[in-house]
Amino acid sequence: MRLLLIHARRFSYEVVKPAVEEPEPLGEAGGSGAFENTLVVFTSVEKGDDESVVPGAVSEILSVFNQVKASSIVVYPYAHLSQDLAPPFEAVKILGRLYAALKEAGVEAYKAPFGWYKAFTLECYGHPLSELSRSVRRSETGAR
Ligand SMILES: Nc1ncnc2c1ncn2[C@@H]1O[C@H](CO)[C@@H](NC(=O)[C@@H](N)CO)[C@H]1O
Repeated sequence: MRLLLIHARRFSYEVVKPAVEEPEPLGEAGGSGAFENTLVVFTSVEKGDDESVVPGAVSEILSVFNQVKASSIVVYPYAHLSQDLAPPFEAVKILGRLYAALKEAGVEAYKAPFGWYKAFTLECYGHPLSELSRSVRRSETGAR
């Protein structure tokens, strides 16, 4: 799993059109979102990733979230951080688990809809910790 973490003064997105056969239903967010002082986590799920990547990803994300003192997290499905992507049916499951685990950790978390081309506006704070990337590997034992 590849993560690009951007601490944003402002971040907003809006769906444009479906990018896969069965894009995630838009739900109550209605295909758009706008956030301030948020940690945007652009996330690519890679081939071979399983749910055992989730605890490591949560730990990395919360560490940055607490250091930059963001007020929320946006999990943003993003198919552009790896040449070795997991297929959509696997990726959407793991992204859902990541989002659920962040909410279970008690932080204000949101998720952009999976499987859509989206327009977004991003205003990065530009401080030393405002642009970070992480790579998380599944655990060999598959332990959660
Ligand atoms: N392995 C994967 N990891 C993360 N996201 C993935 C994925 N496979 C498919 N997606 C989702 O489907 C859209 C088209 O690839 C993706 N859309 C995007 O990446 C938009 N930023 C537009 O490019 C994404 O929502």
